[in-house]
Amino acid sequence: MSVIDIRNLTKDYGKGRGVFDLSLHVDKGVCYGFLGPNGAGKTTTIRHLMGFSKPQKGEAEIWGMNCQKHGAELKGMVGYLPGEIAFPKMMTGRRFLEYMRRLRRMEKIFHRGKPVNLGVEPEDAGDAADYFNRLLRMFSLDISMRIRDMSIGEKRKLAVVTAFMHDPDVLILDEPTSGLDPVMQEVFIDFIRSEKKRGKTIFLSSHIFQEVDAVCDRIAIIKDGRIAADFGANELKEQKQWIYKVSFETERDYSRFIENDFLFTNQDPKQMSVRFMVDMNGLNRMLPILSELNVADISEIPYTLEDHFMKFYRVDDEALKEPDNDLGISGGAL
Ligand SMILES: Nc1ncnc2c1ncn2[C@@H]1O[C@H](COP(=O)(O)OP(=O)(O)OP(=O)(O)O)[C@@H](O)[C@H]1O
Repeated sequence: MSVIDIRNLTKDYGKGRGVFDLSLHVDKGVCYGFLGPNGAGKTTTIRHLMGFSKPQKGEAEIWGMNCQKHGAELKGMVGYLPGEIAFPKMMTGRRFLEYMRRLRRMEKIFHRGKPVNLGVEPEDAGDAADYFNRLLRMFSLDISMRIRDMSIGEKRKLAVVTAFMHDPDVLILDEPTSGLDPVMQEVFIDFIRSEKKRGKTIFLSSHIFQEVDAVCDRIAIIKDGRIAADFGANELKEQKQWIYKVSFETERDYSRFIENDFLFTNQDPKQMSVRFMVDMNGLNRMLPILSELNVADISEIPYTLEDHFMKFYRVDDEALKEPDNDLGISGGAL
């Protein structure tokens, strides 16, 4: 059963910016990764799902409800983690969460008709309060602090708790781990895994390969506002694709090899080495070429989500370049 449905969504901001004829669906219980670099259209898509933007064409639906028409209802039912959040700075974390609870008319966090004191664990607090207090403990969040005094990471953790506090069945998360330190990123990933086991449907935009790889069942690659690929995480493992790293004895051998039409992800003239991607055809082409050259070293590298992504984003794409990384990707992120 499809929980999230986007059909032919178009929002054209001009100069090729926006999203164009974008369609996708997310089945119940699936964690769907929406992967793309800065400016690809991730937030624009999410803003339509949250009913903040009106499409020029097409529609977005959650549980069959139009996200525009039923925006107010859906906002109370869905857990939304925005990429950026403007907090009321003078409030404490606790007051902000109370405010959000009222805004969502969150009955779940009430117990026996009385509101549960957020952040405190009364003996008979019930499941909803347990869940909420577990969130605070898990993310080591001190909600007695004023938001003004919180670090970037603490504000981000507050945003995470805000998205999850009402234990919603559907979560829309825009680059959820940005601003979290590596330990908290791990905590978050473990938490998403446990939420998946509880049957939640999760739409997660990201530019971090490891994060998407670790939790997503289905992955879409978004490029210039369009879906470039939409595949199951298992399908990726079954891809008949290989990555080779080859270094040559001489500059002449190196130069002769790079004249060939392979999908190079790195060319290093100093080291006289290359990294490239081949399918079965490419593999058959590669072997006789290499046999004519003086190869110093050859190794096969596992084909990853990052490599799959690079098939859709050219390696010479300026937007993806970083000087210190052979794929133009720093720390596994776009
Ligand atoms: N309100 C707007 N008016 C004009 N252009 C916009 C508007 N909102 C977004 N854009 C443009 O649309 C494109 C897609 O933006 P979007 O925020 O969806 O990208 P993104 O994939 O979320 O990027 P990031 O990873 O940087 O958050 C960008 O080029 C952006 O400048």
